[in-house]
Amino acid sequence: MKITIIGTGYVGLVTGACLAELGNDVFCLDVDQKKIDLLNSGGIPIHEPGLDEVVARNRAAGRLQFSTDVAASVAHGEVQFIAVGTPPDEDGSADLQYVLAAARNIGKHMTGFKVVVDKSTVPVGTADRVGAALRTELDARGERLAFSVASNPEFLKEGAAVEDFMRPDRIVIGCDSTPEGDRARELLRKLYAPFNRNRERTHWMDVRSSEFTKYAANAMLATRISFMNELANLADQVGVDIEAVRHGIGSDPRIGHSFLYAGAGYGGSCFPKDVQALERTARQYDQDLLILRAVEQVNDKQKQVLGRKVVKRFGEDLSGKHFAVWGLAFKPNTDDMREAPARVLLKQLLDGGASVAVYDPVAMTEAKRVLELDLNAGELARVRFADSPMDTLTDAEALVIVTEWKAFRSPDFDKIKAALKQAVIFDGRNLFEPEVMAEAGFEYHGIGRSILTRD
Ligand SMILES: NC(=O)c1ccc[n+]([C@@H]2O[C@H](COP(=O)([O-])OP(=O)(O)OC[C@H]3O[C@@H](n4cnc5c(N)ncnc54)[C@H](O)[C@@H]3O)[C@@H](O)[C@H]2O)c1
Ligand SMILES: O=c1ccn([C@@H]2O[C@H](COP(=O)(O)OP(=O)(O)O[C@H]3O[C@H](CO)[C@@H](O)[C@H](O)[C@H]3O)[C@@H](O)[C@H]2O)c(=O)[nH]1
Repeated sequence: MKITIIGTGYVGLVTGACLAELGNDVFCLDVDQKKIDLLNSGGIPIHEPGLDEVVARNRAAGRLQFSTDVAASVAHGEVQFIAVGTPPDEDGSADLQYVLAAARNIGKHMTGFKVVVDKSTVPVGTADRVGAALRTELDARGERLAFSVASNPEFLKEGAAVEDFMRPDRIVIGCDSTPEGDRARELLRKLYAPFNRNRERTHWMDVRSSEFTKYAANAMLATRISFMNELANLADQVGVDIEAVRHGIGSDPRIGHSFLYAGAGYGGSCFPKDVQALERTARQYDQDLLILRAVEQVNDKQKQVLGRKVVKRFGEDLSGKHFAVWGLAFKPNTDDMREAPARVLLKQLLDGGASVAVYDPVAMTEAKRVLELDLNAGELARVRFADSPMDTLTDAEALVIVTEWKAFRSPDFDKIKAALKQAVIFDGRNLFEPEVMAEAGFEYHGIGRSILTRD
């Protein structure tokens, strides 16, 4: 099938590459000439395991092309996926300017029936706005061409995007009940048929319910994390191990084990913005989503917990003190620094007067870029970008771990102890066992794990 993907970011590139892998003829459009040039020269703008091979294979097979040519992109696909960004507006609502610009481009150039699929995360009612924007352009051209706007939110996780796309838990598709909507449903049924071979994974619904499902999923996951983080902070005070509690409750199938890890708070491009956007939608209807408001507040506080533990241990005035920081990306297997808890931690340490040496297996370049925005020159001068995890440790009072990269899970503790000024570890992702760390001679501060050393 001929497919166009508008927006070649995380979602657009993964969707385009994976649909090409299934044999479709995919045209990826972006307004960012640099990104398109990079892709056309064989580069990949993001770090995503396995993506480079899928892109290379399908480019070579002629099934995947990248371009900034809007007219050609509209001409190419009967199905046009919109996968552009929907960043938070000043008031927290989703900024739809890129989605609507994409819709207008389709309306300006289409010459026959199109199925427009909103893959971006968009608030309830967006499909109507996309349809209206497209219709306005058609009217301006005096055209009465048929089209349908469907919703097909994306549930992939960064760092596992290709795997998630190729083996989805579920596919959610919302189509309307007009004849055009029926046509859209048939095309999308065909397109997604390979994913439904062993069992039906597609949940068919109306457009608005589909749009809402995406927010409900992210809000539920963010709620679980904030819930556990809040309990972990209490666990720290009452001498309880939150990891034991996680196992204890997770084995109840009604609760399940996933997304119950206490830590340094959730980050990324999705949970923070989507929780906010859902709250914003509710406020437009005079509803206050109390739970989600608390989820957000708890998370903002949680991002400061690691820094607070450091201050509690080493004092408010950290000047002259040096710390080693492992992990900068908002989670492992990505170089994404959006809303990363490490940014809050670094600001806290530097505000206190400390200097830091930081290391991340893949996010160093991206970290340099965002820290130049976050920090002033004086603060930036106190950050050293190290070459390896071990290279961060010299003269450090303590090691602070923010991201649970696999490479950090089995370090040489003797070497760490020898390099650090004091054998102190603050573990924002609960990578290690407090008893094992105590035996190894470390003062260990996890999140909600103060059974041995009460914080
Ligand atoms: N990143 C994720 O893990 C993820 C997962 C599921 C859903 N989503 C949602 O998917 C959407 C896209 O997110 P992303 O992370 O891929 O964003 P991104 O910022 O990585 O990519 C968006 C791309 O769209 C391009 N663009 C903007 N306007 C355009 C236009 N008019 N025409 C063509 N290209 C245009 C930008 O240049 C950029 O390359 C968002 O709504 C997001 O919430 C993201
Ligand atoms: O038990 C957990 C699980 C995750 N996190 C944190 O939560 C954040 C988000 O993690 P994750 O959900 O794995 O990453 P994303 O790539 O942001 O993916 C989420 O957001 C995407 C965009 O909407 C959705 O498509 C995915 O389904 C949804 O998981 C990260 O900071 C994690 O460290 C925790 O603190 N504890």
